[in-house]
Amino acid sequence: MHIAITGNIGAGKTTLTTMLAKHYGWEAQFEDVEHNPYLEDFYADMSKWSFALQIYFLGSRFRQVKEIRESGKNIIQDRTIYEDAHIFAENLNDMGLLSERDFNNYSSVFNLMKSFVSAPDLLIYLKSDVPNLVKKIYKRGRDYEASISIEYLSKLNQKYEKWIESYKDGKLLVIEVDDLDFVERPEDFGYILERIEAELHGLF
Ligand SMILES: Nc1ncnc2c1ncn2[C@@H]1O[C@H](COP(=O)(O)OP(=O)(O)O)[C@@H](O)[C@H]1O
Ligand SMILES: Nc1ncnc2c1ncn2[C@H]1C[C@H](O)[C@@H](COP(=O)(O)O)O1
Repeated sequence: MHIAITGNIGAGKTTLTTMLAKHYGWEAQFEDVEHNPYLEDFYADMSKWSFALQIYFLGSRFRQVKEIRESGKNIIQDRTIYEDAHIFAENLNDMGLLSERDFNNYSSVFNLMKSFVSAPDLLIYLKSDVPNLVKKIYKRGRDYEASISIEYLSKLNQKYEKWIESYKDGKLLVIEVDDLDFVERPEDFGYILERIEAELHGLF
């Protein structure tokens, strides 16, 4: 079984992925953030580094896709390859931070890869408003993310809403997380487990 958690920066994907992997004994797949050679430079100068960062994330995410196909294990994945292309790359292009030429180049590679990508058995969207994202990014305290603007987060949120509305590739669960504290409140984590189990009825 393949479950993926999707959502904007700071929505709680990594935290929930870790908690679910522990709870169900699933294998977790995380984003390549700690050892990412471009992320810090990207936030310092988005226009200069956007293409390099997108190619890096695309390669790293495709490696995960390959592992998921080959492993046969129950896997929970922190963010999907779809988000790189349909949310981040598109948004950078819209904002004039990724040129038309680079975006077309990127998209043609993504479209080739897409045929090897299977949708997850369940996609869990952590829906959050921008003030909550800002609070959570601040709480996490990565220095280089201090430059993330409200405008950037809002545009990403709009892209997420549009993409989720049109998502028809598999089962989808939308969880509004603004009022949930699944770290400190066991009842909030319990609520998420109930929602997941209701969706996966029959697959468990
Ligand atoms: N619903 C939540 N309840 C409690 N803490 C949360 C919640 N969502 C996020 N956090 C906290 O906010 C910060 C960012 O969460 P993280 O899981 O890294 O988000 P993401 O992976 O989506 O960027 C972390 O410190 C995390 O513990
Ligand atoms: N494809 C991407 N383009 C730009 N930035 C990205 C992409 N994928 C992830 N990121 C950034 C956003 C955050 O700063 C870190 C980690 O993501 P998070 O949502 O906090 O788990 O990488």
